[in-house]
Amino acid sequence: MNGYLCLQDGTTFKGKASESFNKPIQGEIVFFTGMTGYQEVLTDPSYKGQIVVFTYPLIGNYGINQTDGESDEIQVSGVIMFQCEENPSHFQSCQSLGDYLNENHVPFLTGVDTREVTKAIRAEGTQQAAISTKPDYIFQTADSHQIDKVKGESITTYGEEGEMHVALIDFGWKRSILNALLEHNLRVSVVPFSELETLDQLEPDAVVLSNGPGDPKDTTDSLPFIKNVLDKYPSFGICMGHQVIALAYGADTTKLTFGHRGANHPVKDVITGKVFLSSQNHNYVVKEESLENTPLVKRFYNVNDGSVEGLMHDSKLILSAQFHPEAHPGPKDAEWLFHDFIKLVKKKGVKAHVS
Ligand SMILES: NC(=O)CC[C@H](N)C(=O)O
Repeated sequence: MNGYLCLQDGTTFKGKASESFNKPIQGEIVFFTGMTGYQEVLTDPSYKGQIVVFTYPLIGNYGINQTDGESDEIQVSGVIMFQCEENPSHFQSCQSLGDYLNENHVPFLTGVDTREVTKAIRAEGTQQAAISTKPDYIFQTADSHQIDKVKGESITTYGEEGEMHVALIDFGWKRSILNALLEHNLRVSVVPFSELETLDQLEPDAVVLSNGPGDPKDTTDSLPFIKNVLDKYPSFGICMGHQVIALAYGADTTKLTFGHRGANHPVKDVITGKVFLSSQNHNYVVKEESLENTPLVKRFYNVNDGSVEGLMHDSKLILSAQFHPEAHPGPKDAEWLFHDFIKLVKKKGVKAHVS
C-alpha cells in the first residue's frame, strides 16, 4: 500500500506504508544523521511524539536487541526510511526493525528519498508532518507538553550500595544516563520533576537534570523550585537539563531551524580549547546573549554553528551540556564530563572546572 509523508508546508513524498499502518499520524518531523543507533533513537523519551527521518539509506541491518533500548517503549510517533532491512545480521539481534515497529503499531514509510526530505526540512525548518494514506492530509493542532507524556510517577532508587547519592531529576530520562552514573559506583534516585518537594528528604550529594522532550519552557512552573535545588546541590544538566538550568537562572532559550540530531557534532571546550565529537538530539538552544546578567558562563560551543553547547556557574559546582555525554547512540568522547563532575563532587569542589 502506498503511504504519504505530508509536510505542513505542502510538500508531499510518496513511499510504501508499513503493515500495521491504518490511520494517519501527525507529529513534529526531525532528521537523524547517524548511520547506526536507530534503536536508541526510537526509544529515547526526548523524541516523544516526533516523526523521525533517518538520513542514512539503510536502517535496521543489525536488528533490534535486548539491551539498546533507552526506555521500555518506542517513543517516536512514526519513522521515515529509504530501506528497512528485513534480514538483520547480528549475534544479539532478536527481531527485525520492521517487525519491532509493526508489533508496537508505530507506522513507518520506506522507499522515501530521505535526503530529499531532509533538504526540505533544512529549507523550511522543523515543522508538523503526517504519515497518511492520502497526499492531502488536513493538519490538526499540534500536540504540546510532551514532557507530561513521559514523566514518571514515583521515586525509584538504583545501585543501593553506591558510595554517593545522586538525584536524577526526570524530565524523560534516558537509561544510558542512569547507567553512566551507576558505572561510577553511585546510588541514583530517579525523581520525577513534579516530585521535587521531596528531593531534600533524599539528602543527595549531587543532582543530575535529565534530557526530555519538547520545549524546555514547559517546565516554567517548576523553575523557582529548580533554582532552589541548583543553589543548594552540585548539579549537572544534560540537554533538557542544561536548558532548564539556563532558564532557572534567568537566561532564555530559542528554537533552532532544524535542530541537531546525529552522532558526529563537533563541540569545543572553551577552557581546554579541545574539540570533540558528540551525540546530539535537540531542537532548542540557550541564547548566548541571554547569559549576560546571569551567573552562568559558556563552557562549550558548537563548532558548526557557534551555538551554546554547555554552561558553568561562576561560583558554584554547576555544569551543563547541550550534547549527550552518555552517548547511546554515538561517540563516548564526552563521557569524561561525568568523571570530572563526580570527582569535583567528591572533592567538595566549588566550581565546575578541574584544573
Ligand atoms: N534530548 C533532549 O533533552 C532534548 C531537549 C529539548 N526537548 C530539545 O529538543 O531541545
